Amino acid sequence: MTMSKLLEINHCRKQFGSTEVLTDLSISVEEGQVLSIIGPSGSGKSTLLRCATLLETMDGGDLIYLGNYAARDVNGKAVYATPAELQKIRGMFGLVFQNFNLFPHYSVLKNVMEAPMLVQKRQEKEVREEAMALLEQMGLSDKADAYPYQLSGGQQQRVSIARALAMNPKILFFDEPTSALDPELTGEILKVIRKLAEKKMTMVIVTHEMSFARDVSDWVVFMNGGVIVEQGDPRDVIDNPTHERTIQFLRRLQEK
Ligand SMILES: Nc1ncnc2c1ncn2[C@@H]1O[C@H](COP(=O)(O)OP(=O)(O)OP(=O)(O)O)[C@@H](O)[C@H]1O
Repeated sequence: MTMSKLLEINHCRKQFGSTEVLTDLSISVEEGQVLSIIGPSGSGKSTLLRCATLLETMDGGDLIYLGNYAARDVNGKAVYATPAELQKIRGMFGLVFQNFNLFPHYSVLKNVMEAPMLVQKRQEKEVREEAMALLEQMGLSDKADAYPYQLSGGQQQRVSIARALAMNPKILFFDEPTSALDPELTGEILKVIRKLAEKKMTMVIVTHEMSFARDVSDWVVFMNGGVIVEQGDPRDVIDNPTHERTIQFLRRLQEK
């Protein structure tokens, strides 16, 4: 395996009760790459992201960050690394949720500073300077002392992106980052993600925004029923899909 491979998921299986939600699913993400995951509701996109970010455990398969195994498949069962090893791996990725998940009782600045100080035990002065720089990058310098409820959804989502970046992750995951936002606020978030892509931030994005996915991604994965039906360059998968399921899905989105 080359070291430029940042994330590798091999033969991931996940069940809830007797329902298999992910079936033998494999993806890999190179450093600097943007991978978008598209597909109908219930196809398993969020579950895949939650498995990748250790919020759910896989039943089978490997989960590998930069050659470090978070889980290793042993006879068809995913065996997880020790808590200490998982802690190290958690430091390699950031996650931006659909519903922002900010701490409501903390100011914007404190939301961004909390994890670097508490988890990484870094110095307050340095963390504050970096947090302010990130807020500036997100166009939120004047909101440092505001509370989440005083912000628009788009501003809250930009805070949560700043919060994820404050941990200096090697890879950033987005789970439908604009689906809780009005169309006019969606654009501002997509712009921020585009800028991160220009800076070669490695990202995995679950999205229903097809034109965005087409522009920003190096690779697109179309999921249906817990499996990857089609994947490839966005110009192939989104503009010229070959699989009947992909064609139907994209047609249905256009009709909406
Ligand atoms: N905690 C859970 N317990 C039981 N079933 C679950 C759980 N989480 C997800 N599922 C089921 O797993 C399947 C995949 O769900 P998932 O949320 O991953 O799909 P999705 O592609 O992200 O959908 P959406 O686009 O609507 O968010 C669905 O059938 C869902 O009902």
